[in-house]
Amino acid sequence: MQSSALSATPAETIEPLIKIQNVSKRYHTTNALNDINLDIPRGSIYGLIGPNGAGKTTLMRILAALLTPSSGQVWFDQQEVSTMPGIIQRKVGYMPDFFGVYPDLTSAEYLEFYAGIHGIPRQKRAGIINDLLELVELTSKRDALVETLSRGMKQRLCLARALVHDPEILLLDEPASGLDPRARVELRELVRTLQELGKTIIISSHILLELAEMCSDIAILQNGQLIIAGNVEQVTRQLGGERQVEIRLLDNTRVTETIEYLKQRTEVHAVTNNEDTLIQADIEGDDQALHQVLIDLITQGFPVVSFAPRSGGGRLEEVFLHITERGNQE
Ligand SMILES: Nc1ncnc2c1ncn2[C@@H]1O[C@H](COP(=O)(O)OP(=O)(O)OP(=O)(O)O)[C@@H](O)[C@H]1O
Repeated sequence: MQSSALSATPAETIEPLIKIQNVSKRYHTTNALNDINLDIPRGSIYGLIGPNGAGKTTLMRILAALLTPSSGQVWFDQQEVSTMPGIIQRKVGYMPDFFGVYPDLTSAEYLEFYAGIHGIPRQKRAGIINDLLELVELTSKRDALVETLSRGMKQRLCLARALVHDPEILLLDEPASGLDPRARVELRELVRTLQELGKTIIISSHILLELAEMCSDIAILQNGQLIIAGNVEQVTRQLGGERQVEIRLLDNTRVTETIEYLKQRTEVHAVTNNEDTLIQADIEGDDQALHQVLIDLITQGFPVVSFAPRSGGGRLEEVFLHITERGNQE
């Protein structure tokens, strides 16, 4: 059967690098996290998305072993975190959502300080620092005082600091906040480079569009609850709603007729035709609904050449706003 064939695919049999199991965190009277279950695949860029107070930083700090959960467990490589004290700090590089104050340090001294904290031998530090400054494109600022750097430069230096001990996993808490569009693009490129270097990256934001394009997987959190998680495509599909589909016809002889047909269907909205043989339609529903529209178009004899649902951040952003607005009204 198809389902057993699917479950035999390698992607489904690979153990996640990080397994978050029934994790809850309570601060006095606040439930910051409520029974969270997440699998983070090795090599993924995993986005944690949620509005202010959703629990993103709390989850990041638990993953960095800076906080212990009130209940539940975190597993790294099938080993439970509390059974390996000290090891997590070596595996994980954490970039917090605030930048400490280090008034009299240059960029190189700042990294040297953190290399020392991580116990990197003195003779190895200069080489590592040079490589990191090059990676984050701050070589020209190695002798500049940290406080004189721009916000984007400080973020990149902070990222270099999280990388100083060459961790396998990077936790980046709101790394794009306060950056201008150009600095965001640079950050995105840097994150991709780090993924190519084999890192697993967990990155948080309250702005989904910041993440949707660069993440392979996302989890949406709100008020300490996990709303949905999975790879970006799966999440978009599971949430249903409207999806934009581009329908290309063989020639322009039946374009008007096809548009009229689509407009009559209750699940099809906003049918437009900006190009000769290309029709765009917003179709409500899941994959099954899309499939049915395609079957019916073909059965009716419309000359469909391609039928392509568009993926991407725009649609996901809509869903995210819808979910979080709904939650706030509850
Ligand atoms: N040390 C603390 N003591 C008490 N409550 C806390 C503490 N840290 C966080 N909280 C509460 O836990 C909840 C989750 O906070 P958290 O910082 O994890 O959310 P977040 O998603 O990172 O938010 P933001 O986007 O605003 O940074 C919030 O209600 C917050 O007020």
